[in-house]
Amino acid sequence: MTDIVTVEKLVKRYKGGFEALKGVDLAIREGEILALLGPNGAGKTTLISAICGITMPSSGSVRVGGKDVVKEYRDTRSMIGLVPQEVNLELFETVWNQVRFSRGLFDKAPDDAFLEEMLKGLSLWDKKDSKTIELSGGMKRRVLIAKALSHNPRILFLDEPTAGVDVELRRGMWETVAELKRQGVTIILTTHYIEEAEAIADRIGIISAGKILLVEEKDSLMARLSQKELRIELAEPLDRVPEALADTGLTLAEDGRRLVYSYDTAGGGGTGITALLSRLKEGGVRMTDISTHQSSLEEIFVDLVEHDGADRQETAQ
Ligand SMILES: Nc1ncnc2c1ncn2[C@@H]1O[C@H](COP(=O)(O)OP(=O)(O)OP(=O)(O)O)[C@@H](O)[C@H]1O
Repeated sequence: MTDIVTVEKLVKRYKGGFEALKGVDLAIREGEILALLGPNGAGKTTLISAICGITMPSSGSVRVGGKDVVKEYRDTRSMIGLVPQEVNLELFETVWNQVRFSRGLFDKAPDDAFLEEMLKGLSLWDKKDSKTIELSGGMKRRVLIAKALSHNPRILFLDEPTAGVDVELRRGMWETVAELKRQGVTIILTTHYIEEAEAIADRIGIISAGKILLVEEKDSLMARLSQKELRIELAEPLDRVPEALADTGLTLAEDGRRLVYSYDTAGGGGTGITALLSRLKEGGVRMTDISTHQSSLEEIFVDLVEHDGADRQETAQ
């Protein structure tokens, strides 16, 4: 798969010296849906703005479709559609006029047949003569997408597409995004909702304090999440895992009061729990409680962001 966007060593320092991006490297693959997850102030909007050529990088480079976003701004910008967070529509203008006008902003010749197809794809065709003010919230969001797609870009950025939107509308939005992907559009979305990234992304990127902490295939991230732990609380503490149980992969917690057994829930095979419990009984290991634990994407996220924060504090000292 070819990369459609390449970000290298990107640094963005705002006036006053604040570094919002601290040397970001990122390759976005043509045709994928990439979800960028990150806490408030992580640098998501700054990164998107730099790729769209709205924010000047302090150093580093960004290439879109092989072209430089600073030197070849007009070419790169016309390959990109940007859906902002806020609904910034002309309330008394019709849907049709708005998308036609947006296309004109990119110096593209009028193409009503293309716009008709695009509006049909977004289920907005029957609303083309309605004024924005007459539309529902979900329709308004789709008009924002229609405006961003009016010049037929290859890449679409969606900044928090479902912030403050109800569950039904959110699902509708996910279907729209999936349909755009089928049409070959590369999609990058920022989100605070981990379940949104889980639902629609091919890859998930995590950004915190101006750094990309991870970019990984969603499926492999999810496979990591199918790992579960069985935690066995012991009646009497142990110094080490008993010799007879060494082959089980059990580990002993630091205080010696808990044995931990990791197993995989994916694939439908046995977990080995029943056999393990009878061997513990045979080995005379007495337990007071057992529980299971599964890490979530949320935990991985919090863990990564917190570790990064701790590392930063250490370096600052
Ligand atoms: N024009 C600016 N001047 C100075 N600092 C800025 C400017 N724009 C953003 N910042 C700072 O850069 C950091 C990153 O901001 P950015 O908007 O990129 O974060 P974000 O990840 O999009 O956050 P959110 O999820 O809240 O939208 C923040 O600390 C912000 O205060």
